[in-house]
Amino acid sequence: MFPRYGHRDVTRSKGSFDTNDEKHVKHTKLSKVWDLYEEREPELVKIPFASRLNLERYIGLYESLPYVWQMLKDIGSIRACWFYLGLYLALQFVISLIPAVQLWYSGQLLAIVGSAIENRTVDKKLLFSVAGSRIACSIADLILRHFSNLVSRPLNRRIRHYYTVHGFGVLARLDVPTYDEPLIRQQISRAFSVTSGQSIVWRTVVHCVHIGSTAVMLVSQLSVLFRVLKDQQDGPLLALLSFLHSLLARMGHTNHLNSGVWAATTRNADFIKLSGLSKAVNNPAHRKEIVAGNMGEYMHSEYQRCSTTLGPDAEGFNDVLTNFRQHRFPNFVSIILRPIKELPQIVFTLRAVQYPSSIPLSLASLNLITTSASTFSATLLRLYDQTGSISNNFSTICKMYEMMHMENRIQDGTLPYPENQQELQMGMSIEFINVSFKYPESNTYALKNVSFKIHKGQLCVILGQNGSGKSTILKLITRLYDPLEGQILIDDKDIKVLKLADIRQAMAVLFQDYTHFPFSIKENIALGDPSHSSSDLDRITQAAQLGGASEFIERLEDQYDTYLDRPVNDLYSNLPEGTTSIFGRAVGFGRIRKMGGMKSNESTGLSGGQMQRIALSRLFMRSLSESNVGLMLFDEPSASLDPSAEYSLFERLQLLRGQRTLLFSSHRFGNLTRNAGIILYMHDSTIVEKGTHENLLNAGGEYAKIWNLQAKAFL
Ligand SMILES: Nc1ncnc2c1ncn2[C@@H]1O[C@H](COP(=O)(O)OP(=O)(O)OP(=O)(O)O)[C@@H](O)[C@H]1O
Repeated sequence: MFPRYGHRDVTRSKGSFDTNDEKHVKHTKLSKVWDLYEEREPELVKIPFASRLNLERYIGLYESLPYVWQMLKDIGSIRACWFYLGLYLALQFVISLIPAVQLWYSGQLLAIVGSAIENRTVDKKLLFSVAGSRIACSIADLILRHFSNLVSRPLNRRIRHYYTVHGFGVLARLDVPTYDEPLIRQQISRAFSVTSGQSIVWRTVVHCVHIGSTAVMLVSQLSVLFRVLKDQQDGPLLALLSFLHSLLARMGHTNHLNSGVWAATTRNADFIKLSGLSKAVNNPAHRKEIVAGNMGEYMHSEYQRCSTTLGPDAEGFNDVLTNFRQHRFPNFVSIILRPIKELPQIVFTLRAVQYPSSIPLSLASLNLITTSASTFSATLLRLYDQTGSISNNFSTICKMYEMMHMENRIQDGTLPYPENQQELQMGMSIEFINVSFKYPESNTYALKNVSFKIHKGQLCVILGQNGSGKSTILKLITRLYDPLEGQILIDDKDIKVLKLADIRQAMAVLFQDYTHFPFSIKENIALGDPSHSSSDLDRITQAAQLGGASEFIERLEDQYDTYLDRPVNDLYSNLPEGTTSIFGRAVGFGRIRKMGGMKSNESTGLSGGQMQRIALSRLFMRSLSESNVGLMLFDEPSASLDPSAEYSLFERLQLLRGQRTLLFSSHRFGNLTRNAGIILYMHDSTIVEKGTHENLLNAGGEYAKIWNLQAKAFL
């Protein structure tokens, strides 16, 4: 049966361990900077030599098999791969038989030597044909490998394309708490990453095929060797001794980093600072502040200081690990194995002393045995190494399939919303009943015992200081997170029973930390309502007018097709502008840029307010369909807007909203609060005052105090 993915919590299943539990966690200090923690499986701790025998690796391999089988079935379902896959497998099979055929011809040469010793004549015709066949084998090997390489490229591309689309699907559907988990993001990028053009799936396929062909190689070589040597004096004894070494050689090696659960960390303040400085100077987003703030020199001296303190220890984890492994002294088993390697020669010499007449033939067979033993040994080591890396590949494949079916942290509801689409035009009601909430990994309450009700069609304004919990309320209404305690009702129904896609479709939100996507302005606005395509330019311009963005967009060179930040950068040769070429000419790309229609600046310099107007247009895009949206949420919508833009936004909203419920989070007191049906005044994660503007003024609390202060300022 296929494993229970989807129900398994990828991050919590084993993987979370207590770093103080010394029995089950091995701690290694790799360098001044890096600490490595490896989990010892409790079951394996009880088995002697479990780590030496790499049991964990084999158990992991076994557990991954259903996923690998699924992967093979998926690859089998890509019709475009069939031809190439068949050809690739056939070529690999033939290639893996070649060493055995070569060995067979070596045996033939040995027989020729044998008969030459016995009869004192050589069958030249046979000798030439055998030697010719051996050479033909080598050439055939070269040609077949070339074809196999050729075939593997289109196959790799097709498989990569299939899984890249799947990987994108996984990333696109993750919710906020799941995506916020750094471990999950790391696993996704590992599972779907493409290194040197090869996806993990392709690397696994190649590994599997290599393991199969290595096995074919070993079996075919062994059977040929057995047939060749069975009549040779000392042959079986010498073969046994030669192969013994290659069979045992791997026992001395242990893979230091187990394939199970491990984590590496650094607490070295200098290294952390060094990495931060390095990131800061390489990220274009910081350039303006580095230059304007005159930070360059300070950063350089800090970098130098940290770098000097750390010395050669300022290395990434992988380099440190490699270094650590290389410095370990060869272990006892590998020292014992050395003499075994010399045994065949010693045995041969002793036998030669005993039976001098057998020397020439024994010499030839010793040569044959030692050569084939060394190829055999190399093949066997390769097989061993392949099973090592295949166990890592398999576990990544396992994670990849688990992630494809991983459930989001926020569970979906089952009840469609709204029951009647027309009702949405009358707005939505929202009720919080004793809601408390902490962000994942945070110990402090972002909301504490919050209760309020916003009626259908009401205008609600949430006020409060920075960090008082205003945005958190909006995030809970959109179900980006679920409350820790308490209940949220939408139209008197628990938000958790309603279908997530439906409630999100019924709301339009503008977050305080809205972002712009690396698409054209047209697509950025169209995304507000994914159900309407970006080709509906009339709708998009209408939304841009409502958002107050149409005027400046139309002034841009590419208008609605302008990219805010181009996702694909133009590439230039290695000569930076401002330097000189080898002939002393100043390097300039102007002419080339002009011909290629390239721009010297790849991001469009829009102001913060203009960016916000595009975000508002995106929100209006959704609200254009009258019956679609019942609630509009604005988190500090006028933060970057000038007063006139703010005023006209409010006017447009009043016109557009009809009966819809409106919810604003804001710092400003004024037009908005005076018109609000309900004001929630927050302080330190709780609602301290609630009511209309008049109610709160009459109550003479904090709201009244700040209102009066503001009023005085304008007198
Ligand atoms: N992603 C997060 N992870 C952990 N804590 C968070 C996160 N987002 C907000 N908080 C914390 O939750 C509390 C409430 O934050 P929230 O963003 O709701 O405040 P706010 O009233 O909207 O503030 P502002 O007026 O500055 O936007 C703050 O103490 C904040 O530090």
